[in-house]
Amino acid sequence: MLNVGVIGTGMIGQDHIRRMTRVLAGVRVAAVADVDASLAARIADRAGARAAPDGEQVIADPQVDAVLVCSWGPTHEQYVLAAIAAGKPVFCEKPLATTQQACLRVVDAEVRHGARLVQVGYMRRYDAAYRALKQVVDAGDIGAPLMMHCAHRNPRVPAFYEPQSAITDTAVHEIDMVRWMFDDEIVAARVLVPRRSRNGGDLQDPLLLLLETGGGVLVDVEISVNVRYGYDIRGEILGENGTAALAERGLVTVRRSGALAAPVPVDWRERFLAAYDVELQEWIDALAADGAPAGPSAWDGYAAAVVSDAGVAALRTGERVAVRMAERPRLYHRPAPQARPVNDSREVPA
Ligand SMILES: NC(=O)C1=CN([C@@H]2O[C@H](COP(=O)(O)OP(=O)(O)OC[C@H]3O[C@@H](n4cnc5c(N)ncnc54)[C@H](O)[C@@H]3O)[C@@H](O)[C@H]2O)C=CC1
Ligand SMILES: O=C1[C@@H](O)[C@H](O)[C@@H](O)[C@H](O)[C@H]1O
Repeated sequence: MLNVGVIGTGMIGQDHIRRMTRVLAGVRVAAVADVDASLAARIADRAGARAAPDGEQVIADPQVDAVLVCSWGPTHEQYVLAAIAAGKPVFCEKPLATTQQACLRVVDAEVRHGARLVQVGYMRRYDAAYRALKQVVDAGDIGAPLMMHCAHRNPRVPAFYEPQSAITDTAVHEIDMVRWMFDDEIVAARVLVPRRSRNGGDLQDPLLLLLETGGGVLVDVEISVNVRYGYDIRGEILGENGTAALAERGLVTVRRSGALAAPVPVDWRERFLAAYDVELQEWIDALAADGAPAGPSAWDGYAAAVVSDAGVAALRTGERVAVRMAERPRLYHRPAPQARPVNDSREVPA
C-alpha cells in the first residue's frame, strides 16, 4: 500500500484525493496540507487522512511514502525540491515550476540524487484517444506526419488568468503532447493574434500558437479560453498518406427535430477523467514495482517550460522564437525510437 501525502487541496487536489480514496488500487491518502487550513481539515476528514500544518510537514511525515503536489504553480519548486531532499517520489501537477531556471534546479537536484523521483502531471499521455492517435502515427499507418491541428478550448477562465497563461497554463499541455506524440523536440514557436473575443474582456483571446518540431512537423494550436459552450479538445494529424484525428467523444448522440446533438464535456475533470485515473494508477504501480516513476520526467517538465517561454516571447514580439535547451543529462536519456522510413506507406507493392 502506497501512503501518499497531498499538498494543495483545491480543485485538482480534491479530484486526485477522490480517485485515490474511491477509484484506484494500492494507495491510501495519509496526510494533506493547504495554506487554507480549514479547507485542508475538511478534506482530510473526508479522506480519513491527517491534516498537516504545512506542505513541508507532509513531506517529512514518516507515514508518507510519496508526495502529490497540487498547489499553485509558483509553489511547486519548493515542494518538489524538499521531496527530492527527503528521497521521496513526488508527483507534481503541471507545470513542474513556473520558470525554466526553476525547472533546471529541480533537474539538477534529481541528477545529484542519482535516480528518478519526479513525475509531472501531463495526463494527455494517458488519455485513451491520444494513445490511439500515437499508435497510428508510430505504426506508420498514415505515412510520415507533416502537420497537426489542435484546439484547446475552455468555457471560461478564472480572474487571475494572465495574458501569458494561454501558453504557460493552457497550451503547455499541447507542448508536452507534441514532444511525446512525435518523439521529437520543438525547435521554434510563433504566435498569431486575431481580433479579441468580447467574452474575454481585456484578455487577448483567442491565440494561435505555431510550433515547429526538429523533424519538420508544423503544429498549430488554437487556444480559446472563453468559448462558453464547453471544454473542447481537438487534434488531427496530417500524414503523407492519410489523416488521423481524436474521435468525437460521448456515449450518445441524439437525432431530434432535424438536429444531431452530442454532449460536450463541461471541464477538464470530465474530459480527462479516465486519463487522470490511468496516470495515477500507473504512477502507483510503477512505484510499487520499481520504486521509481516512469511517466513524464523532470526533464519533460523543463522542456515544456523552455518551449512555453519561447511561446511567451513570440506572443510579446510577434517574431519566430527559436527554442534553446540545456544538454539533457544521462538520467533522462531514452532508448532511441524505432527508425521509420519517411516514405513508408505500408502499401503492398503491385
Ligand atoms: N493536469 C491538469 O489538467 C490540471 C492541472 N492543474 C494544475 O494543478 C495545480 C492546482 O490547480 P487547481 O487545483 O486548479 O488550483 P486551486 O486554486 O483550485 O487549488 C490550489 C490549492 O493550493 C493551495 N495552495 C496554494 N499555495 C499553497 C502552498 N504554498 N502550500 C499548500 N497549499 C497551497 C491553495 O490554497 C488551493 O487550495 C496548478 O499547478 C494547475 O496548473 C489544474 C487543473 C488541471
Ligand atoms: O491544466 C489545466 C488548467 O490548469 C488550465 O487552466 C486549462 O486551460 C487546461 O485546459 C487544464 O487542463
